[in-house]
Amino acid sequence: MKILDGQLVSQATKDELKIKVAQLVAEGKKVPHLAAILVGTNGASETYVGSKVRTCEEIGFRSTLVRLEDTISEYKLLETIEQLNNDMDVDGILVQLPLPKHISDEKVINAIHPSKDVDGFHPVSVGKMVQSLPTFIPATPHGIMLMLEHYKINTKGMHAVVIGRSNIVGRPMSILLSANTNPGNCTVTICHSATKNLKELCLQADIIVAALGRPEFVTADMVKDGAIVIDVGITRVADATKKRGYALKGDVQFDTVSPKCSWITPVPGGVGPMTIAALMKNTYNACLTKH
Ligand SMILES: Nc1nc(=O)c2c([nH]1)NC[C@@H]1CN(c3ccc(C(=O)N[C@@H](CCC(=O)O)C(=O)O)cc3)C=[N+]21
Repeated sequence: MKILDGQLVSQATKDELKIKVAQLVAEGKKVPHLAAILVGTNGASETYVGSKVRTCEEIGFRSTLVRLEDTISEYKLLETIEQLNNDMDVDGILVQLPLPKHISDEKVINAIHPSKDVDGFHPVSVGKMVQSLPTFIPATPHGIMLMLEHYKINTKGMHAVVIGRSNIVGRPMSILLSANTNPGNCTVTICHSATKNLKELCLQADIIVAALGRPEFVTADMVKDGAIVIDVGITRVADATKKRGYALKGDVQFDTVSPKCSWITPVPGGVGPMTIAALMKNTYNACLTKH
């Protein structure tokens, strides 16, 4: 069993970007600028946005964090996005999800100009991704592809089973893995809450991507010997023995599953850090395309 080390690959990706930013500076060019909007005070969202902003600083990007009260009107949020759309210095705009219930995710995502849609959630970006055209790829699936690429894992012809059909992970992951690329070229099965024979399908998988958000859902009896297991889950589970009062649990029962795998991602230190690295890559590309 070998570990797909998200911390390590993320660091390598950030180091590359750091050098590229230094080159931009040396040429007197503008550095990439990410604007993140955080609505409310969800603990996990605070952590993620905080580490996105910190990463920007680390590699020499500009960043702007816009904090809004969770009582903010949808209209005000849309107005804030419009201002960032029109701000020539801002290259990428990210609205951290989830949003409060009175705000429509769809309206917010649609309001971001596709040229600044570094999350890749806008319908224009999604449409291009489906057609394998150059575009912003959502950060989590993008990060997973970067990790497979880094370890030179040849996925051609493999059967990939993706558990979860969300717009931000499962669905785009299934599209990327089935594309005529390397990594890619997989035969993909996408599973969800209405799937009847999930265990049988998982047992046929050369690659399992667990992205359903249920801690330790994937157990050893569901995994074929030699499979590659990618764990996208990251749930905070109360644990008094931990400093922060919670432990992070993936969607995979790591201790029992890992001995069967050829490769597996840990939680934390797997997909999470790669998500951030991929977002930084998207932001760099947004800047290059525009200037
Ligand atoms: N508009 C938007 N874009 C996103 O990309 C987005 C989002 N909304 N909403 C929530 C999810 C989740 N997400 C993560 C980012 C970093 C870690 C990460 O760094 N995880 C660390 C641990 C972090 C911790 O200690 O909690 C790790 O796995 O090692 C995890 C998850 C981005 N998301």
